[in-house]
Amino acid sequence: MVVLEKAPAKINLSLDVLHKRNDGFHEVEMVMTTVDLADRIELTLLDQDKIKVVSESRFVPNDERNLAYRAAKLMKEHFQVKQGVRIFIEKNIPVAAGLAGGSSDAAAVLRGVNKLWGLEADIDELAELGAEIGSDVSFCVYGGTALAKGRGEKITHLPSPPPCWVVLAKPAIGVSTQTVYQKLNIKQAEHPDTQAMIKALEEKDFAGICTHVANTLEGVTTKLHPEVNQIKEKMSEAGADAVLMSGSGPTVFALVAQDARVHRIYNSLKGFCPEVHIVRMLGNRETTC
Ligand SMILES: C[C@@](CO)(OP(=O)(O)O)[C@H](O)COP(=O)(O)OP(=O)(O)OC[C@H]1O[C@@H](n2ccc(N)nc2=O)[C@H](O)[C@@H]1O
Ligand SMILES: Nc1ncnc2c1ncn2[C@@H]1O[C@H](COP(=O)(O)OP(=O)(O)O)[C@@H](O)[C@H]1O
Repeated sequence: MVVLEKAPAKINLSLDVLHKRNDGFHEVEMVMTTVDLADRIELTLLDQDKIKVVSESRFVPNDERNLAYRAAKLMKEHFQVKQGVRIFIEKNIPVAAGLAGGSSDAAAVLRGVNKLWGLEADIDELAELGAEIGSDVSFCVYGGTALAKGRGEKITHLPSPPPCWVVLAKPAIGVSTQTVYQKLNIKQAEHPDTQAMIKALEEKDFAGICTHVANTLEGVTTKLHPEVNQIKEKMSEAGADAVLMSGSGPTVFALVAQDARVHRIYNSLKGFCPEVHIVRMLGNRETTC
């Protein structure tokens, strides 16, 4: 038996960091949405009691360090499953990019082995389990558009943004999420108006969404990697309606309403940036799972 799952990337339309907690994590408020750049996960039933990860990407580990492996192991232990699984990952999402590629792979494995092993856990239970793997996994289990609170695992679903183009550009650098959080000075950083972003989504107000994109972590990463600001400037000059770094970076996204401008933005970055993608917002949960 084979189960196929799509694992889409996310972007953070807004990301606020409220305070550092006693457990070392930070309390956040993030408005997140999925885009149609996705890894493809193929799960094959194994009779032997083992988990095997296969990927042609040289950027992801193929052992227990892989978040997809950890998702299968968690499900196996939680539901005392005796069968195994072969996990093939077709990696299309840039790695360590602020796009939650690893978290989305893990979420796809949670959904997929639930079907493969006939476990019948509901989606909320999968999202709760996902939080044990990483802060972004619960959101990725659902996909769509949501407000994520706590350390990222408390999910409230939101209306999808109006359809638009998203240009993603990742410079040739990797960013450690842990380092970015460690270097953050919460008092001095920029803080988004999360409620205004939610209102703009509820009113399907594209201009309002563009006005309120903001990311508290952006200043930390741009200080470490000035390329991020250069990409933002290029996107703005080429006519983007809004530009922001996603998550802890270094990927920058542009929101663009007009078809004619999308290729202008793409062309302004191609050659400057090794990875540039033109994608659409997915927005709705039904289209991601
Ligand atoms: C910044 C965000 C925004 O969506 O995404 P990415 O840039 O990674 O995509 C997330 O908060 C990242 O989520 P995720 O990548 O799952 O983080 P985790 O593995 O749980 O944590 C990695 C490290 O980041 C720090 N961390 C993470 C989440 C949080 N709320 N507070 C933190 O301080 C901790 O130091 C932790 O050890
Ligand atoms: N399936 C996976 N896909 C991508 N990265 C993975 C995966 N499993 C583990 N990792 C590790 O997780 C780290 C973060 O990867 P990723 O989820 O792509 O980035 P981000 O957290 O910035 O969105 C990388 O250093 C990578 O080695």
